[in-house]
Amino acid sequence: MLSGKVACGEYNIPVVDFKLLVNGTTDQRSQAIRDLGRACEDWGFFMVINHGVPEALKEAVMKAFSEVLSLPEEETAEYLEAASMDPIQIGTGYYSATDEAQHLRHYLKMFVHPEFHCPAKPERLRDIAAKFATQTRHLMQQLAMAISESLGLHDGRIPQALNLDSSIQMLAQNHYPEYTGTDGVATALPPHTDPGIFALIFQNGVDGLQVQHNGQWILATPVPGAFFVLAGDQLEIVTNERYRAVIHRAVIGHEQTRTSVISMLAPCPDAVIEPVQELVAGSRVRVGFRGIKFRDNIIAHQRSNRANGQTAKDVVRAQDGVTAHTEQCL
Ligand SMILES: O=C(O)CCC(=O)C(=O)O
Ligand SMILES: [Fe+2]
Repeated sequence: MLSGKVACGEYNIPVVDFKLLVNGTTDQRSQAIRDLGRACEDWGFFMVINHGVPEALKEAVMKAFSEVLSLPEEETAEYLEAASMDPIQIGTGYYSATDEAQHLRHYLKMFVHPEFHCPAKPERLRDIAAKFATQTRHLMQQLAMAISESLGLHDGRIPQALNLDSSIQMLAQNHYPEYTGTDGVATALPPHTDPGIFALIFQNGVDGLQVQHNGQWILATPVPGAFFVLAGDQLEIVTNERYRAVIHRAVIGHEQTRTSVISMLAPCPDAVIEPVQELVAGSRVRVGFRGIKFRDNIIAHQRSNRANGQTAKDVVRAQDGVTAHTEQCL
């Protein structure tokens, strides 16, 4: 069952024009940087257009991933029941095998950077996934530089604080089967924030991603060709909560299957990510993280796997004791 009011059309999801961000005139660039900053501050979510990743490549990735998910079980047995940091994973539900919503999502995840992992079949997948990984990684790296600028920092500051040179990248595909329950719509992925830095998402033309904004659930409908960009926990930590990780969920309904493809960037598991000093100095509050290893954030993420509105950050805070780390910096 679905909870929470959903608003559509009432809010305009922010759009960032990547072409203007990198190649615009000085005025256009400044405006695009401002748009980016506002989107990260108000939503933690936006669409990026004119990003340069060809439609044909996106379609090819989605198709090849779908083929992996339709292979007979004996051909993918080694990827089933994999642990969260295993290089290739196929599974159902959110994370846990006892998840009530198990039948509502079928997923493939693969780590593609710094080492590239990929199922052997279909053969063409390796090439397609490698190209898609490189292009989307480049896009996210440039977004991280622009984010530095939007915060008034020099353009390498946020990438440096996130250890972006040693970052890990994961590609994933979610397949949501059609939902035939009598209540019409169901939550296939419970509310959560992503544990990484950013995720780029595109879908097969069927909506179902909802983001929380001003306490309301907003159904995300893309402008043609756009990627959704979701800010994750690490961006929130490094910016001392100036920019927010977006709480989101996936719903299914309307008797249509939905497929989404994700490219996600995260710090290397042993990097300790903490707020950038320049952003702590001028701020009233230092966020509730002393600096947390990304590996520990992933573990917290898995513990937040119930549809209870709890995010990985809440779990980390609960473990550490909220008051111990939420310091007033007056
Ligand atoms: O399928 C979607 O649109 C969202 C997927 C998602 O949030 C995730 O895999 O973390
Ligand atoms: Fe997510």
